[in-house]
Amino acid sequence: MRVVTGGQMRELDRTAMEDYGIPGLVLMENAGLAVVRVVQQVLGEVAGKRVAVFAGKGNNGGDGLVVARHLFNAGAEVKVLLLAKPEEISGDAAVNLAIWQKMGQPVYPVARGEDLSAVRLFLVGAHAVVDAIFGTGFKGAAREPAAGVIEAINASGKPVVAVDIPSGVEADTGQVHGPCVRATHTVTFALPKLGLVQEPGRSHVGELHVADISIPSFLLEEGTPGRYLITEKMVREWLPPRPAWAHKGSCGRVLVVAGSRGMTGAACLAALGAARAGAGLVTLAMPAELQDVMAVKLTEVMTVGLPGTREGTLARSARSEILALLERADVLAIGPGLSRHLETVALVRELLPALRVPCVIDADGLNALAGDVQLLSRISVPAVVTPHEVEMARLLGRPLEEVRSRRLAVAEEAAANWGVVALLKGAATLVACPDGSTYINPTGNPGMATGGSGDVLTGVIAGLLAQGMSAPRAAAAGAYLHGLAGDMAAREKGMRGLLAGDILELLPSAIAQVECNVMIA
Ligand SMILES: NC(=O)C1=CN([C@@H]2O[C@H](COP(=O)(O)OP(=O)(O)OC[C@H]3O[C@@H](n4cnc5c(N)ncnc54)[C@H](O)[C@@H]3O)[C@@H](O)[C@H]2O)[C@@H](O)CC1
Ligand SMILES: [K+]
Repeated sequence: MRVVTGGQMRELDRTAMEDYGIPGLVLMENAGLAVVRVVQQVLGEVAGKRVAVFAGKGNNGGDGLVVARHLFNAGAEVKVLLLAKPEEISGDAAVNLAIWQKMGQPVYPVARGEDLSAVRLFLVGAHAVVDAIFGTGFKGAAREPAAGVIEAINASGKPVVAVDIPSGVEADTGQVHGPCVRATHTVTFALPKLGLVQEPGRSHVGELHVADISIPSFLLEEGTPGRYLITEKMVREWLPPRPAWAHKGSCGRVLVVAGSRGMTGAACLAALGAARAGAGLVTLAMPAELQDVMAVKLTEVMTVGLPGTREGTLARSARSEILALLERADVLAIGPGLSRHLETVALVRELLPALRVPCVIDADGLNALAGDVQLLSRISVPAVVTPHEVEMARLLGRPLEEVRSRRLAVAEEAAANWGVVALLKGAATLVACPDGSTYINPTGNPGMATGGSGDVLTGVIAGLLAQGMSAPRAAAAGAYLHGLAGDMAAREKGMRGLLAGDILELLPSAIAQVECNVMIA
């Protein structure tokens, strides 16, 4: 599903109105009605229920006045609290304010510096709150009186249905610079806004509903390459069918180059991630001294010992053997647990430009490139890099804070500059592609912030690549399935004690859920 900025949404609204003649009031009416449906879901029968509608001075407030009217007509007891003087309201919002007033209904203006005890009293008696204070026109931090009102709404503990976007979230970035409504439900119009699917905005959204407001559907699909929220349906369509005649050789062969003394687990998890994602054959290549241990740990994965350093890491001289092994592989996954040994760094740097199969580069594979990241643009095959924020900052030689606060821009620049798929891990993992498309992952939970979780992801992406998926789709589907498996694991075991091995265990169930268990083409 496409995700847009506030500016792109305004442009879509404008096109619907000017080029297709759909009146703004119709869009606003549809928006309000969509919110009413969710309020009805929350409250059940609305007749006799008390609803507090907080309306700002822009069109978001106009939507709120539509909501108020329909809830009133359905028998609810509605209080409209206006965070502006009535004469400040203009355009379609003013039309809806006038209708409300002609219906004999009062508005309660809330002015700056006003004692908010009356507002708190309304909230105590309310069954639900509608937040129509700010929408896509909001920037920065909420000023008074909105700031105090937002805090009062959050303190009320009542169900809050946010109109378009929780007030206080910036639509384009998801940044929250001051008080911000914590909604239980958000009804966004036509398409999700970027701020709703990125942190910290995402944590304020509650259950997200995307509502049709009668903008012509084909306008919503345009604009490729664009930004997309990864959905289960997308992943289902992307996963290659497994025909009845499939055999292990036809399902893709992955070579995982990983591990060093003391870091055998990372290598195992990556190899098993590839196997669990459905690769037909997985081979793990590591320093020879580790092979016996690995062979005991791994049953379904083949192991190969390579020349090692005295410190138990891969030696530079392993290059030719790895290239020979790659003659019989469809994909390379490199990096987990390799260490930052200088010889191993040299091996990675010399290997990458020689690759002839698609690759996934993670962890120490990426650390090896710090200081020489342009090496990535010399890779002539499709490549996926999977840094977390610290690794991304190291690769770019930029402050971590910058990566954190500009995740989307950083990932998109990296993909464009390096010509690889840049998957930036973290809450709402981003998959930025060299063609300018970006996929945003909705699955996953904080329990997955545990050692080895990223190694599993590397393996999953490699496993999907090996089955013939393109690099962008393998990375996006990999992030989605990995997160879904993590969500399933968290449901079983809770978040705190979740281990990477639990994600591995639930990957088959996650894939089966997405495929609706339809495995045979
Ligand atoms: N035709 C359209 O454009 C449609 C717009 N719709 C609604 O309209 C909304 C966008 O409307 P607007 O562009 O009027 O914007 P908003 O309704 O988001 O209002 C922004 C108002 O808040 C003020 N503001 C911005 N930052 C502030 C801050 N930090 N502190 C205090 N005040 C601040 C602005 O000066 C402006 O008056 C959408 O989110 C959606 O809810 C829908 O009705 C559908 C149709
Ligand atoms: K809002």
